[in-house]
Amino acid sequence: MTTPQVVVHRDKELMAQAAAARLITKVVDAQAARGTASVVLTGGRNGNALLAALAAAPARDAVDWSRLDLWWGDERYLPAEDPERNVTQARAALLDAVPLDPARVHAMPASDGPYGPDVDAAAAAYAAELARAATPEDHGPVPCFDVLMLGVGPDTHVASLFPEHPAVRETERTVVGVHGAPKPPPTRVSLTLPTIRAAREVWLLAAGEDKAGAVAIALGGAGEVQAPAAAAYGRTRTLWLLDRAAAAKLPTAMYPPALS
Ligand SMILES: O=C1O[C@H](COP(=O)(O)O)[C@@H](O)[C@H](O)[C@H]1O
Repeated sequence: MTTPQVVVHRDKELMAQAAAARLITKVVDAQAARGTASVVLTGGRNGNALLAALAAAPARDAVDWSRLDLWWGDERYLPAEDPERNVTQARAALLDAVPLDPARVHAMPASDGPYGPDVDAAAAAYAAELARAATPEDHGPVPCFDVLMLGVGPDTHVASLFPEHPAVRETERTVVGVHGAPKPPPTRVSLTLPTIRAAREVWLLAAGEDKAGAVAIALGGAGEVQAPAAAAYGRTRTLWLLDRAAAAKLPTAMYPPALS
């Protein structure tokens, strides 16, 4: 387990821009080192804001978009073009504006796709896709993603792993179907905690006062079943990217002051 590092930005706009800049650097460095890069995207307000900031950043042209694999941490199990799907929102924010290789855009299945209403079959198919992408160097059933991003919900959920829900207890499967999620829509697909922890770096994003309680609980030593965000960490780095409002209930000793 890597010790969480906390970075607090002045507001959510600056946080999104700084996180986008950080992601560009990370992807460029990974491509220089290994030829390709892999990033797991998150849905939600902060994930989408980061993608929009990335789309607006001139430095986005430093990324070789054709050598980037994109995965998702979770998906709302809805029809393919539904505006509430995380992939639909990511396409609008960034993906339609950059020259990605479509074969490297690994969207999670949709409810009007080959698995129909069977979300567990859809989850198994995504697990198989991850397994095909894993190499011997990954030493496991999923790739060692360069960066895996997670929005933190006001209830401490990450991906579609909700407090006290069966999916958060999963230790064997890499991807699960989620039934009866407390946040709509109730049916979802999610990476599990072991898959999240396979990433080199895990970045947790939270902005706004409605996230302050969740941030304080997760970083205050809560258990993973009660606070899934507390259990999301990367192999080499776990980074919490916050704005001041989301950090408001943290002891200030946990982070250096924001520069601006
Ligand atoms: O439903 C979801 O919510 C979370 C958090 O979203 P936010 O808008 O409260 O930041 C998100 O991380 C997840 O991917 C998404 O499916």
